[in-house]
Amino acid sequence: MEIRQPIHSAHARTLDTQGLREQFLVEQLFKPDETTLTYSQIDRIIVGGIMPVNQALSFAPELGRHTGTDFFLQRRELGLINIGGAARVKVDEQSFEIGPREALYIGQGARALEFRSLDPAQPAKLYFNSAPAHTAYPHRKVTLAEASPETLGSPETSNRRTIYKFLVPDVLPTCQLLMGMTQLEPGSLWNTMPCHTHDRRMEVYFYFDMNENAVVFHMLGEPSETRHLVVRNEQAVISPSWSIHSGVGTQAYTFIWGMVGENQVFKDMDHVPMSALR
Ligand SMILES: O=C(O)C(=O)C[C@H](O)C(=O)CO
Ligand SMILES: [Zn+2]
Repeated sequence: MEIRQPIHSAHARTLDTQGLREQFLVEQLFKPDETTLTYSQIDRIIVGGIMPVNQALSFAPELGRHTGTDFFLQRRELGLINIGGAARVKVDEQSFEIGPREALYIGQGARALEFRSLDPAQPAKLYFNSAPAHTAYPHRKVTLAEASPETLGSPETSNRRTIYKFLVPDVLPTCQLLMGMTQLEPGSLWNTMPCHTHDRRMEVYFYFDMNENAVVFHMLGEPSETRHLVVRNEQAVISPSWSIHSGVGTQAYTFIWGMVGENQVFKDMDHVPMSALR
């Protein structure tokens, strides 16, 4: 498991391209028949990918070394969204079939986890976020139809997109984790512009649905000190509370956002006037 320390905005301002990438970019989430994990000390979110192909995967008991617990979810909750082929996920004695673009919430205390692909020719790709949790809410699958969609933006401003909110209080209870997926319409390139910060929550964006030559220029930094990262397919960006998080692609793309922190109010954002951007 890779550990990332928190970063102060004054330090981030001084970084060059490589330094910014080392702090904020998670370059490889999916490896066949492996589980990847990146532990950010910002609100202690863990970001990762599970890609079972020819074998079932689970969380190794050694992970307890990093969490200081007997098993991975002893004091954590986990949300995943499947961006690959159909998966079977066993959570203790319960079993869930998670199709493409479906989500699963796994509550605190789940011990035995098993992830497998239904068809190795179309492997599942389970992108997940995990956060510290204080109580055990029920495990639950959430379909795209249940994910309270909200369409916003316009073709004129090149930001027409639909936000699917999978793990939010209107859909199900979680301790702190919020997760959803934003899909841009063909021809739209911008997400989250006008942009915002949220001093009370951190956020991670995971970009996908991109071909190998496509990139997203992801904007980060304080509104008055913006920087960018060149992000490719299936890469994630960690966004501290003080940072904007917005992107423009060379073509349409989809991304999964996950947030943890002080509250679960999706609209609790500090909106940045366009005139304040530098
Ligand atoms: O396209 C968007 O706008 C988003 O998806 C915004 C994210 O959901 C977000 O940043 C929530 O705080
Ligand atoms: Zn945000």
